[in-house]
Amino acid sequence: MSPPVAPLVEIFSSIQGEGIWVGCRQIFLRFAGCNLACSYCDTPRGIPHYCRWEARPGSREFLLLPNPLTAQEVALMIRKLEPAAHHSISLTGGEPLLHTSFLLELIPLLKGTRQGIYLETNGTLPDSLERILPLVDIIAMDIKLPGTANINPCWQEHRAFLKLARGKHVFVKLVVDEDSKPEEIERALDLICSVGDIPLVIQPVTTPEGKTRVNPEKVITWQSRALERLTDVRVIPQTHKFLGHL
Ligand SMILES: C[S@@+](CC[C@H](N)C(=O)[O-])C[C@H]1O[C@@H](n2cnc3c(N)ncnc32)[C@H](O)[C@@H]1O
Ligand SMILES: Nc1nc2[nH]cc(C(=O)O)c2c(=O)[nH]1
Ligand code: SF4
Ligand SMILES: [Mg+2]
Repeated sequence: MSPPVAPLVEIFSSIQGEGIWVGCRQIFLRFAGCNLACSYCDTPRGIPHYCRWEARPGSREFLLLPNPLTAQEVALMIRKLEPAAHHSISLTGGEPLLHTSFLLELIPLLKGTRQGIYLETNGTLPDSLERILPLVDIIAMDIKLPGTANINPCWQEHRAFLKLARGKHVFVKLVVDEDSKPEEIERALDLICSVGDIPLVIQPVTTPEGKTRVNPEKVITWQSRALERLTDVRVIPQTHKFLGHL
């Protein structure tokens, strides 16, 4: 039987630009494909807008699709990026949990980072998470606001997902915009609080140029409301966009 392969878009060493581990040095594995189509997405189907189909100097190596790679090939490429000098390996996309058979094969080969495996996910595939849960260390999960992302509500999937994830180092990201609905933010807070006192990052929609559109007064109000119910609530835009798409 041939080994599982996965369509990877890019493998690169960079600075984590989002969430509670912002600023940490990570190796990023970006998988192609996604089960959602968020209106604000800067990486639709896993293809970043800056992606050019040729390798370019520096730490990034763009991999031509559709030549999917085996786990052994990916592990070899990661070893060349010195995992020991990195906080963790971020599995991102697109939606990495669309590739769980490949991840089951790959993750045991990815040794050597300081804090292990960081899963960046849209929090809508609890069954897939369950398959790889013992292999991941940190989970950055989105709770998608239907009106902001312009997608169908995923509240049930998010709840099941967060209940599974709460045994790990997990935090929730809530991407907000100028027109985010307070009732949807309340619904997200209800969901988080029903599972536990889980760290929350409010992440304004950020343009490729690193600009945000949301009214700061609104963000302050949303954070204050969240702080009435949760201990750790931070507002962090995508910082890597200020740094020039690292
Ligand atoms: C590209 S997604 C990949 C992982 C997974 N599909 C998800 O949505 O969590 C990584 C993170 O970038 C966020 N994101 C994507 N486009 C964004 C934008 N324009 N502004 C702010 N956050 C964005 C997502 O919400 C998610 O937290
Ligand atoms: N520097 C940097 N930080 C990130 N944090 C989450 C990212 C993602 O696209 O998953 C990302 C990314 O694409 N680049
Ligand atoms: S789930 Fe993530 S990768 Fe997929 S469209 Fe939404 S933000 Fe983009
Ligand atoms: Mg990104």
